[in-house]
Amino acid sequence: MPNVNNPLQNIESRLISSFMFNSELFDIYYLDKDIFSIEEYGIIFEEMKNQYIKYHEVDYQKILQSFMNDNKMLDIVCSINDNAFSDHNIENDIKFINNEFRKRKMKELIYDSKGNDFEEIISMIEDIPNYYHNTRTGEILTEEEIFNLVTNEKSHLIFDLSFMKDFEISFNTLNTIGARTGKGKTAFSLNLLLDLGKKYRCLYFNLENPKDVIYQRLIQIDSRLTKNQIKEQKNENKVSDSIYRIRNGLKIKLYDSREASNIETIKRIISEETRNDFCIVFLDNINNIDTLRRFTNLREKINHITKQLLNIKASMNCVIFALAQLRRSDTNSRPTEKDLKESGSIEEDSDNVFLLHDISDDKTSINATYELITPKSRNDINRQKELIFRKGYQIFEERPE
Ligand SMILES: Nc1ncnc2c1ncn2[C@@H]1O[C@H](COP(=O)(O)OP(=O)(O)OP(=O)(O)O)[C@@H](O)[C@H]1O
Repeated sequence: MPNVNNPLQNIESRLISSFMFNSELFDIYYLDKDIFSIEEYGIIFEEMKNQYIKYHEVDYQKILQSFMNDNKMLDIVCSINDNAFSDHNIENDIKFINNEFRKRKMKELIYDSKGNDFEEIISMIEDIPNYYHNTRTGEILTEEEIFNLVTNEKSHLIFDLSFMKDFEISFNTLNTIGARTGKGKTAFSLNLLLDLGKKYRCLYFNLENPKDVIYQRLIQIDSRLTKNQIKEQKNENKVSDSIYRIRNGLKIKLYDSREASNIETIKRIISEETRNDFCIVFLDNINNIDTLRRFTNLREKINHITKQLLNIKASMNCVIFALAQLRRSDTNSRPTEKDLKESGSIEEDSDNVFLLHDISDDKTSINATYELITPKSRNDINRQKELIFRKGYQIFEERPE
């Protein structure tokens, strides 16, 4: 017998009663019986669905009759009836139940797949079906999405990250993020990805690391756990919550060099992905992108790639963040956009340039102080910001005053 004190079972019960007494809901929502945590609820829901398909209505008496020979089921049907007049938001209930279903499935997968590698688990998680959709609208829009549609608030990116809030990054712009080797370009862009991916569809091309390494770093940032802490059994719940948030709360697609290694393939993918929807594109990093055409030196190759990026930003519905290596230097001098010269014309052609400078330059420090320098910005915002790079967690934060 379901437990009325269990919040999930309570919500499941009231959802079934909503469908029982407003059977036209079957026209609006497609739900599978598997979504319910209690098998008997799934059986009752399936019976109601079959009745609706047959008679175009659900008759409570007929449902009772169909379980006449099973006292346990009859009791459960009666307990559902008790819930009929509670006041609630059906869409929120469905979303909640669906999320709980996916969480359960994910935990089962993680539990069953001990010993499998990370990427395999991620791809199995991707395959968990979404057993719910709104058949009228295709999906449920968030309040924010509806607001954006109505107000057409689309001219520049909206960040939640406090250190990015002042920058106006307009749509159809090319933005460069530069730093010296190993100074955190990838980490910084993953912080942006986790933030922007909540609102916008993001395509993340990484030419250096396989996808599982990138997923691991995203989980570190989201869960605030180090690489080693992630492996500890006591953190299993935190890790699976993070995986869940990343898989379900973010609209991101990752590509590694197996799927896209040259600019021509990258361009084709962006063209397909932006056909119906705006996308933010991260290229990590342009020094490693190949070209089908052969060039005699790196500078010419990067100039060619930059021209392709200008073509993409002008003709496709997107914002581009291109990561670029700064000139190697023995000193840790404060970088300027001139240090991007080795990356060809990217600095000239970018609308905004962000440079990361490790002020502390202490290789042993786990929390380094950084300066975020913007030598070039289209909206003439030339603000230096001090950041803290918490390397163990791969997190960038604004440095408190
Ligand atoms: N999973 C991780 N956990 C903790 N530290 C990491 C992790 N991955 C990389 N690092 C460290 O974080 C720092 C920043 O690395 P990151 O890859 O972001 O720099 P980058 O500028 O993108 O490097 P590159 O020039 O090689 O592309 C480096 O010191 C690196 O060794």
